[in-house]
Formats: sequence, structure tokens, C-alpha cells
Amino acid sequence: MPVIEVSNLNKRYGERVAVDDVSFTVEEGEIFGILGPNGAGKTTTVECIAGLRTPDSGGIRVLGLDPRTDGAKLRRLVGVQLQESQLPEKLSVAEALDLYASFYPDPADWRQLIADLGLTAQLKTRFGKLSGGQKQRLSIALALIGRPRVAILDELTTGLDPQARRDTWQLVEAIRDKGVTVVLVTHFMEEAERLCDRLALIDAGRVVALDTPAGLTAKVADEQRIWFRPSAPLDDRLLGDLPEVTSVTRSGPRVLVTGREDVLLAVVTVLAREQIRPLDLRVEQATLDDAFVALTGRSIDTDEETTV
Ligand SMILES: Nc1ncnc2c1ncn2[C@@H]1O[C@H](COP(=O)(O)OP(=O)(O)OP(=O)(O)O)[C@@H](O)[C@H]1O
Repeated sequence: MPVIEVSNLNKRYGERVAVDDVSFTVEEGEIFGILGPNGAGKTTTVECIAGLRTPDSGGIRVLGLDPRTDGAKLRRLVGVQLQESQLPEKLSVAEALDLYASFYPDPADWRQLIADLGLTAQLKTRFGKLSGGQKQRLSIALALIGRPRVAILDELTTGLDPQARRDTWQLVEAIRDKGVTVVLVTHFMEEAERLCDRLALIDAGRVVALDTPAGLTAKVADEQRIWFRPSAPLDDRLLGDLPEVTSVTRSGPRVLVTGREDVLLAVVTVLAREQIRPLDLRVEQATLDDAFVALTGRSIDTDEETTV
């Protein structure tokens, strides 16, 4: 049985349609991504799932409960880390954890949680003095303190530097490995590609595609592009004759081979047989952004640094 079922969800703010007939299910133990550009309706969707906003219409079930009527029960089962969660500047890390633990009948051992999150040295530090990464880690600890079965993480790594972002990705995987189902809201393609088992691409309030990251990219382009510089003279026909290869072209000293599925293995096998090394080898595949462009005509890309 799915852990989360969303069917035909709609939400407007006045005239503005934020969520437009959104449906998806999230299975137990997966990391489910909601990926789309700013303003696509991602936060509104997860706020409805968490019972923090009331949809105009549509059905939501989380662990069999309806967030509209079973809000209190649900809050014990779902941990939510929302965008830019703010705490009073003067509250220390330990005080925040004590406070949140007091909301739950059987809270997790927060000392263990923050040891796992690498925050033990900051126990006495006030919230206002924490770095961006430390604030994010604290917000994850607060989302997990009630031993949730589902964790909703919204724009977890926005504003973090590449190293902190990578560390946070490991944390998310560790949360999933403990059996928690994770809903991850993001506008970073690399993040979605790396972490999510399945994801919904969302644009202007609508789900435009729903699949695994590999499934989404395969839909738009099943062609691979292989660039390399041969270490010795190469007869292009040796590659062009391979059934996996669709084209071989030259760009100065570099060779570009395009093809489907097993083209890399086929090319490398021929080169090995000819005792030619592929120098500066690069394999290009379609990205989630290519998929998004193909589906919506525009890019997810934001002005924020996404290189990791
Ligand atoms: N409280 C609100 N009142 C009015 N409009 C809102 C409100 N919250 C969100 N919106 C609008 O609804 C749309 C969807 O917003 P939402 O925050 O759900 O998108 P998002 O995909 O999470 O984007 P972001 O990553 O920028 O938060 C946007 O056009 C936004 O401006």
C-alpha cells in the first residue's frame, strides 16, 4: 500500500492557481522527489500533505490518514522540515531539541540524532550563531525527533555550499536507510538525480511527468554521446560499422560517436582490440533538465549555483 496518495489535488491563492490537479503516490521506503522551478507549487503540495494547508479539492491519504481530519495523529507520524525554518535567535541547539522532544510522547534520543548529524559541538550555540549548514542539520534533527515514518524535506540544500550539500545528501540516504519514507522537494537537478528513487516533475502547478530519474531522461533522449581523442590513428569506419553506433564525426583531434544503449562498451571494445586508448573520454547523457525542457519548453535552471 502506498504511504502517501495524492489524487486530483487543487489549491488556489485568490486568482492564482498554485496546484492544478496533482496526483501521485509515494511507496514505503522510497525517496520521492518533487522537482520543479521556483513557484511551481511544490511547497503548497507538501504543505497540504503535511496538513499545514487545506486544499480546495482533491484527496490526500498519508499512512491511511486524512490530513484534514486526522491532523493530530498525522503530526506524530510525519516529520516536516520546511523551507528556511526559523527559530528564535537566542534559543540554543539543546533548548530547541528539548522543546521539540516535549511535543512527542516517545521522542527519539536527540543526543544520538545530533551525534549522527555532527552537531554535538554546537549544543550550546544559539540558533542565530549557527552557519547555514548547521541550521539545516538542526532542522533535519527537529523533523526526525518524533521518530516519523515519513519525512518531508523542503529545499533542504538551498543556500548550502557544495560540500555541505553533499554531506546533506548522505544524511538523507541515512534517513531512508533507517526505513523512513522521504519526500524531497527540490529545484536542483543533481540532487533529484542523485537521491530520488522516483520523482514528479512539476511546472505551473501541474505534474508534467512521473518516473525514475533514468526513466525521465530516457524518455527524451536514449542517445549517448561519446567524445574522445584517440591515442593512435583510428579508422572511423571501424566504429561506424558497429550496430550500436549511429554516427561518427570529427572535431579537430576529437572523435564524437553517438549511439544507443551499449554504444560505450562497443566502442571501447573496438579501441582495446586496436590498442588505441580513448584520451579525455567523456560520455554525455540527457539530464533531467533536458527532460524538463522537452516537456515544458523551458529550463528548471535557477540563478543559484548548482555545480557540485
Ligand atoms: N500564501 C500565499 N499567498 C499567495 N500566493 C502564494 C502563497 N504561497 C505561494 N503562493 C504562490 O503560489 C505559487 C506556488 O508557490 P509554492 O511556494 O507552492 O511553489 P514552489 O514550487 O514551492 O516554489 P518555491 O521553491 O519558490 O517556494 C507561486 O506562484 C506562489 O507565488
